[in-house]
Amino acid sequence: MALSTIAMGAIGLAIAIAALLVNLARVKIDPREPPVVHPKVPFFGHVIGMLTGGPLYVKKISEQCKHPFFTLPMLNGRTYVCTSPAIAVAVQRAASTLDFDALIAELGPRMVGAAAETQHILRDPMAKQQGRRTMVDRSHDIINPPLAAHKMLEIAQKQVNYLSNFVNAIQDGEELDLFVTMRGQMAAASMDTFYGPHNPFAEHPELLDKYWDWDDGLVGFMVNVLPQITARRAYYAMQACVKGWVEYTEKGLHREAQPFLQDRKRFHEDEGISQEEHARLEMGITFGIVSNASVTSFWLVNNIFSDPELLSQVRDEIYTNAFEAPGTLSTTKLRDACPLLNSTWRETMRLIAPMTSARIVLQDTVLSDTYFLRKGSVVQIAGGLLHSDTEIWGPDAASFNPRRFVYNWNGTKTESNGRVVDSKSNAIHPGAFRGFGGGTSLCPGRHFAQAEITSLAAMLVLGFDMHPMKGAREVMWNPPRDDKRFPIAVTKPLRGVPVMMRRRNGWEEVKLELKV
Ligand code: HEM
Repeated sequence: MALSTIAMGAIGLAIAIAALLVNLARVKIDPREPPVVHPKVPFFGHVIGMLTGGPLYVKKISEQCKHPFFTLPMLNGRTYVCTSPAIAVAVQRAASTLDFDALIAELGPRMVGAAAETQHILRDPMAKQQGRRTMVDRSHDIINPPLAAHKMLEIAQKQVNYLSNFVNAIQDGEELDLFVTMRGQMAAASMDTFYGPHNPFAEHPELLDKYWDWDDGLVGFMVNVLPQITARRAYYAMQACVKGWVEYTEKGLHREAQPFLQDRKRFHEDEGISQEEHARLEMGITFGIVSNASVTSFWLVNNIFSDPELLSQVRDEIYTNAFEAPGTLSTTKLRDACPLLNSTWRETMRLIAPMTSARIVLQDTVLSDTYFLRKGSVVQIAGGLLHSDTEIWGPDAASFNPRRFVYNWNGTKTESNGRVVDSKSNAIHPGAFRGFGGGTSLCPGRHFAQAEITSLAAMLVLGFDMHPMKGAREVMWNPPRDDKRFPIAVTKPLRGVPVMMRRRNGWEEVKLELKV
């Protein structure tokens, strides 16, 4: 009896100590912070959940929490997750204290495996004190202006020329994997356009595969724990690509790149960044230029061709509205006079580009007079949750509805019967669509992306039908999405889509051109 009393006492004490430790381990939260969701495993629970479950983990938590803004304690800090368009816009507006550049300075070097010294140069911790703008901040002045809608025309023309050469060379009866081909051609075109005909991937075509190896393994690579072992494929792929970039600059081939990329190289030199480190940073920019647009092109083409009724309507729309002269399509008309094509593109992005934008809290901030956000924390705008919310998009939020953006660039909430009815009250909040981020980190390449992606799709839609490969009974459209992966970029398919390309009746000899 006495023994069991002691045992009970000991167990009780152990539980009390454990509870105390768990409590101590909990990050101290101000009551004005967004509601807290504690992890089951203190410190690491949410980190492990995010790494293993990606966006699906955050979704699960959000469903449990049922609040549009919540706090996830992680390690000895916290991440605030925002799932409401209005709060997303408030986060974007508070750019003076909720900062994107600081995050780029942290994550950019990780993404490309840059040296500590480069990281230090990018962080530029004394900049504010010394009244200087950081290097990341100044780099926007180089990259963003040439990509503005009215400035990028020449670059876009180069890109669509490359793409039309590709489409015009497709043989009747040619068999290809749609994903591999779309991704490969778009990447090759972008490299040629931005870095010139002797870019590293053109000089060493095997590097294009290496590039995708790195891109596929990026999350593990960024974790950066013995990447030679834990992210082996991505690590060695990056090494190979860096070698190619260094050779490219040593031979002076970078003089064929777009002028703003040459300026960027000089800028790096002036800031004391070595040739090899510059090569790594170019992989980061290549990621922005190549990865999202390539994968989006595949999904857009898949989504149009997999739906015969939609294919026929998009064809009619382009045929009727987008020709400037016989055989010459206008990218301006594709943008301004083809609402169904553009709606299909935006809807494609809603489903496969659930981008998470993040900000670092530079100093304690009270957002919208309500939420206290602590210095040093991270704020995430959870694109995946915003893009799949039935309260925002309507009951069919989980499915593909190509007409969702026909009336409104930001989208229209569907009625209970799934119809898209044009009315002011159905207009979707501008902060809900996250495909290109928003605020200070709004993608500067979005105009270029629209021109290249819709142009490539339009040429294929007009010129071709897609049939099953020889021996196959049907085309296996709509491959499952790799939804578990953390959304650094557009979601990839888990398998390819093999198709046989057939030139359409009456279009056998037509060579399409595009005019920007
Ligand atoms: C469908 C294609 C594209 C998608 C979905 C996309 C998406 C995005 C997103 C979400 C961001 C913001 C990142 C953040 O908030 O964390 C971003 C930034 C950026 N994008 Fe795009 N992008 C696309 C195409 C392009 C293209 C074609 C270019 C260049 C020609 C480009 C260049 C950039 C650059 C340079 C940034 C960094 C901006 C900065 O540091 O402030 N993007 N993109």
